[in-house]
Amino acid sequence: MSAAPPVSTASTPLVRAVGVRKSFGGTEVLKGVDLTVDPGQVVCLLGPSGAGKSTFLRCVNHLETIDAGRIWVAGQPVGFTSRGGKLHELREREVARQRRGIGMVFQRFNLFPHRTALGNVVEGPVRVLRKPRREAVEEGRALLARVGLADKADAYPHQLSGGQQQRVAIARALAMRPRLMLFDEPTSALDPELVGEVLDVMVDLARDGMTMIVVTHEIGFARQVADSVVFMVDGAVVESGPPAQVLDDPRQQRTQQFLAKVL
Ligand SMILES: Nc1ncnc2c1ncn2[C@@H]1O[C@H](COP(=O)(O)OP(=O)(O)OP(=O)(O)O)[C@@H](O)[C@H]1O
Repeated sequence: MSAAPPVSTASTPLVRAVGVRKSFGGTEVLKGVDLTVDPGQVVCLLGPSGAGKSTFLRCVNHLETIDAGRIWVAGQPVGFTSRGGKLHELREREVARQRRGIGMVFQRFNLFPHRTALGNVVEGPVRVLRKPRREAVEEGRALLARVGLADKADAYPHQLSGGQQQRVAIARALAMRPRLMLFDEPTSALDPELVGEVLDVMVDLARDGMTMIVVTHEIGFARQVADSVVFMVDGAVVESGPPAQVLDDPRQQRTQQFLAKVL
C-alpha cells in the first residue's frame, strides 16, 4: 500500500478515488484511477469489456482490496479507520459495517430463492440492522411499492420475471438505507423488453437525489440521468465529463471508436 494521503473531511465529495491500482496475479487491471462523485450525483462508467469498470466498483465497496491509492466514501477511507491522525486497517466485521452504507446491485440479482420478495427485502434490516420485524415489514412494503411491486410482496423469485427480480434486488439494497448505490450492469442479464422497467426505477432514484455509480452500456440512460460520464479503457480513465460532451462530442479517439460501435 502506498503512503496514505491525508484523511479527508466531511465537506469532501461523497466518493473520492485517487490513484487506485489493482492487480490480479501479474496483471494490473486498474492503473491509477481517479474519480469524484458529489452527493446526489449520478456517474456512469462506460468502456469496453475488460476495462476494469466492475473491478473499480468492487473496490469502492471493498469487495476487492486495492494495491495502491485510496478511496473515501463519505469522508471515510474505504477499508481503514482513522485514529489519532493515523489510518488503521479495518477488521472484517468493521469492513462489513462500513459496507452497510453502500448498496450494490449486480447483473445477477442473487435473491434468496426460498424467501418471498418481501422476505428478501426485510432480511438485511432485521438481521443486520436489528430492526423490529414489524417496522422492517412496513418499510419493506413501502420499498416494494416504490419499485412498482406492491402486489408481488408474497411472490417467490422463481415466480417473478428477471426485471421484477432486479427491482426486488434494488428494494433490498435500499432497505439498508444506503447513502450510495453502486450498479454493475444491472440490466445486461435481462430480456430487452424488461430493461426499461429497471431503468425507470433507477431514473426515479436519481431524481430523488440518490448518489449512484452505474456501470452500464445503456447510453440512453447515461444521456438522460448522468451528471458525469466516465469512459475507461484498459484500467484507466481516458475521458470524463457531462454526457453531452463525452457522448456527443468525445475528444479521445478511443471514446469515439467505442461509441461508434455501441450507438
Ligand atoms: N477476481 C479476478 N481474478 C483475476 N482476474 C480478474 C478478476 N476480476 C477481474 N479480473 C480481470 O480484470 C480485468 C477487468 O475486469 P472487469 O470485470 O473489471 O472489466 P469490465 O470493464 O467490468 O468488463 P465487462 O464490461 O466485461 O464486465 C479483466 O481482464 C478480468 O478478466
